[in-house]
Amino acid sequence: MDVVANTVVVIRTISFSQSVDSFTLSYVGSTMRVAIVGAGVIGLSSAVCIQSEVPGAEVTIIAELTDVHTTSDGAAGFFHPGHISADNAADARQWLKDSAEHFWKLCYTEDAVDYGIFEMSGYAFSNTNWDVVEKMGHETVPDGELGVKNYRRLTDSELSKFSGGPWRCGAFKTTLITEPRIMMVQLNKQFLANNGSFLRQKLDSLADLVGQFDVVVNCSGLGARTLVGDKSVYPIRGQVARLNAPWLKHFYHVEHDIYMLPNRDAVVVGGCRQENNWSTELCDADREHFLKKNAELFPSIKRAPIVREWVGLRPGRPTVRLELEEMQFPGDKVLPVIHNYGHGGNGITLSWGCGRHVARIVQQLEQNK
Ligand SMILES: Cc1cc2nc3c(=O)[nH]c(=O)nc-3n(C[C@H](O)[C@H](O)[C@H](O)COP(=O)(O)OP(=O)(O)OC[C@H]3O[C@@H](n4cnc5c(N)ncnc54)[C@H](O)[C@@H]3O)c2cc1C
Repeated sequence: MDVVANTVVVIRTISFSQSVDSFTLSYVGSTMRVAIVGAGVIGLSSAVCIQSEVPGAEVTIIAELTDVHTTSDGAAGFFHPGHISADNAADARQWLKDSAEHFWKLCYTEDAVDYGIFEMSGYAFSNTNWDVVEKMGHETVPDGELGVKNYRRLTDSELSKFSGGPWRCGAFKTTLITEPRIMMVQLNKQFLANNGSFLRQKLDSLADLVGQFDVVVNCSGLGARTLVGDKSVYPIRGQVARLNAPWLKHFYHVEHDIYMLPNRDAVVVGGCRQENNWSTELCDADREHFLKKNAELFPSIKRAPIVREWVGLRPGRPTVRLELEEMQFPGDKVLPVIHNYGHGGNGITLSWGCGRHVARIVQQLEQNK
């Protein structure tokens, strides 16, 4: 990890699978003051998980952008773990399991409506090979752990009936949509109801928080590139169009980021995955490409009007960073920072599992006091 602005020294870093027993935390009074940097789905989930598992903590979210201005807000919310690096595969598997357990449980409660969670069945296709299809949210961890249901390969005869092909491989399955635009409103409400507070502010450095907070949780997404100088964080540009196509009742997901994912009020049609592209402008050529590709597969979407368009930059990183780091600032001031960023195209999917792990670290730090 880079040293930031020559003034910060990283004393030690503890990855999640290691114990945090050796960390002692000291703070004045009986209340642990926790700052969460970032109000995307990762920051909000971490905040609510901490409030639930460390009830005495006083939690403040500090963020430059909130609500509809975050990347999280525009995502489709497909419960779809893809591109999970093997480097922290054990941790990632646990995050996925915890997220799956939480979301599936919520899905069958009355509150599912408030969280924008619902079951969704549909198709995954590939023209390459079975590996591609099976990695499309299914085989990364066994489907039993992810709660994926009804998974079966489509026969050649079934495949031949879908247009846009010929398709070499395809599968049918049932998974979840966790629609972030709805879920984040609910997480916000939950956070405020638990006495959380918000501070709208852009931080130039975590040093600004020294002395004001006992623990910082860094959920700054792509912002981590400048905030903590992590140059392995990079943008992965995505563009989507939301279509009014209430007749489309299944998801369709094709390799190379072509998809149609029904949300509550619109179908999210995408997309693209452009690494190191910082542009947040809509691109006509991208739209034309993904609408054409999707219409080949499901021609009636040609009749569906576009109700909204959006570009988002996924916070790419070779692996998600979820670890505790002890940072030292001038004046021998030490700040424990739990990093939770770099979720790429899986942030909604991983949000709750990562939030729970952050909360467990905070809980351990409190116990070590
Ligand atoms: C087109 C598209 C479709 C997607 N679809 C899915 C999907 O179906 N399923 C899925 O799981 N994922 C999906 N994703 C990925 C998902 O959107 C991201 O992984 C997720 O939103 C990352 O959340 P985050 O909270 O880390 O980042 P963000 O939502 O970007 O939030 C970052 C927060 O940090 C704050 N911040 C940053 N720097 C600073 C600073 N210096 N000071 C103060 N505040 C700061 C920001 O203001 C913001 O509040 C999609 C992404 C795109 C672009």
